[in-house]
Amino acid sequence: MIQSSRMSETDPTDRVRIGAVRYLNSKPLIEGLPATIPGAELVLDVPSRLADDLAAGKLDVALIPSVEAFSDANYVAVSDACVATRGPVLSVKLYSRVHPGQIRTLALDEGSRTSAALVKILLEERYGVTPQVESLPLQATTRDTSADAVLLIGDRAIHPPEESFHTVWDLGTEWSTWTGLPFVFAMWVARRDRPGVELGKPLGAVRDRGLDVISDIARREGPQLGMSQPAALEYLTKNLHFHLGSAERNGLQLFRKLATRLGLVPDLGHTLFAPSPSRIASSPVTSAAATSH
Ligand SMILES: C=C(O[C@@H]1C=C(C(=O)O)C=C[C@H]1O)C(=O)O
Repeated sequence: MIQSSRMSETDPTDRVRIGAVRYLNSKPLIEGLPATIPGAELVLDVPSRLADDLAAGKLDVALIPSVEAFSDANYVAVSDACVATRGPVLSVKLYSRVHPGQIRTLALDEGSRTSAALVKILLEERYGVTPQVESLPLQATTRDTSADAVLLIGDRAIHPPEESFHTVWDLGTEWSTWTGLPFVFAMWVARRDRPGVELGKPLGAVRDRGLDVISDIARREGPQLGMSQPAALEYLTKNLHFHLGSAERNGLQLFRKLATRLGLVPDLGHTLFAPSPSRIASSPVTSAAATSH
């Protein structure tokens, strides 16, 4: 298996090209992938670029921001492995210099798509606020922007900035207390008619193996991010979970409905989950089937 941080624009081989998020939150989903899917090329990147590379056909299957799965009628969720939370997520934070109802300008982490949509939904639905947005580059800090509020995701969002803020939101907490549902940040997506669509089972097996060795992952990865092994383990086992079940589908369904209503995603109405019981066991999620809250 070949691992690279960015893939070449034109890959002449026919290896299956798998893209995964490079943050700590996704390590359990790729641990042991080389042994389970030999011959695959694994590309690690930030979520927004994975979405763009899957859309451009540079990847066959990728762990993309969940909101991106709504944007192409050919996309299908291939596995019940995902990155989700039922409460505080720790690594998706809104740092606001003003009361949320007064946010006029919002800097969005360049690596994010899902959380960028989620924060817009929370501000619009709860405060009637539609801020002007700007992109916060990957290497930038909150001090590099004068925006009223700043969204950070991933490894760099785990440690609080040195600045103090009027309000700090953990977006996992905000979503779950507002809706009572889990939130799915990322999931494995492929095109219905492409080879990656067959990888659901192996990707689920990779996740199961990752969960078996999750304390080893925390020990190996935590210190590289300035986290103790217990802190990294708590993040991976208490803040996050990695199974997309019926409650997660309900959370996705509501997220899709809200994002569609705000015009953040097109109203394609495609079924995200293939009916195959070997992949995902219960009923499909479509925007037509979405229930209101
Ligand atoms: C929990 C997280 O979920 C991530 C957030 C994403 C987004 O906002 O688009 C996409 C993929 C996930 O890796 C995180 O990055 O901290």
